[in-house]
Amino acid sequence: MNLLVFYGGTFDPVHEGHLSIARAAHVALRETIALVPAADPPHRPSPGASAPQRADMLDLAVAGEPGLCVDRRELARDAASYTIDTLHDLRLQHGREQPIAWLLGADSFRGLPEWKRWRELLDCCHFVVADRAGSPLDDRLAPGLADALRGRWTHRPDDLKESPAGRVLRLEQPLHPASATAIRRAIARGLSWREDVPPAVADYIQRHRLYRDGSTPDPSL
Ligand SMILES: Nc1ncnc2c1ncn2[C@@H]1O[C@H](COP(=O)(O)OP(=O)(O)OP(=O)(O)O)[C@@H](O)[C@H]1O
Ligand SMILES: O=C(O)c1ccc[n+]([C@@H]2O[C@H](COP(=O)([O-])O)[C@@H](O)[C@H]2O)c1
Repeated sequence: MNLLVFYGGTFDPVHEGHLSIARAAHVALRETIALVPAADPPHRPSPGASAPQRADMLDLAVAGEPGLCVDRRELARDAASYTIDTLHDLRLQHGREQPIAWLLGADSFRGLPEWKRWRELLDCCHFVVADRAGSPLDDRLAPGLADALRGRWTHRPDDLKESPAGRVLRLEQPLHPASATAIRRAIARGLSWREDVPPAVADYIQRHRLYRDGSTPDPSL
């Protein structure tokens, strides 16, 4: 069966690190990767760009990338963007038997026990975990997480197509150091940052004067 793959993030802004793991997942899984911008991301301060602006930047970033697309479903919900709610929405749309995977970086994955109803999430989708510098997956996972993951790890992408949910695939792609915090900080300080985002996204950031002073966005934009 085919596998639906969703990659959630704040994408404030989308950068080359995001794109490199989305491309690596597209190649490893041979599926389209849908990038899902969080409207109101839980567990972090308000983003520097509005949700529609972050989604627009994603549209620019995936243009000309055959294996990537943007899914705006979290922008349509008038509530915090909890992943469990998004997955329930996806299950309503695609049914209980459809293999579904959630792609995320190792730093997010290590924090999974802080997510809403995280144990339920492990049986609601597969996880594809991308290596990220500074976030080891081999050791020192929270004990509850390490226990919950026993028997779920796989290195075989096809395992994710053989059941609707429950496996965890480690994506061992080349590490990319980009971080949205570093990009926002560089813009605010007048340092160089354009090389870490696609040119069309860099132009958008400049045209909309984003991230210059750390102010919160106009929610109507
Ligand atoms: N360079 C990277 N390598 C691997 N994973 C990444 C990288 N950058 C982001 N991710 C992952 O992408 C997802 C979305 O990340 P997010 O939008 O928060 O970007 P970020 O660069 O971590 O942003 P911020 O610095 O604002 O926290 C997360 O699961 C995160 O772990
Ligand atoms: O559901 C949760 O409780 C939850 C907690 C933290 C993060 N998430 C999701 O994880 C993805 C990455 O989040 P972030 O903050 O690293 O951009 C994004 O889709 C978030 O909505 C989800």
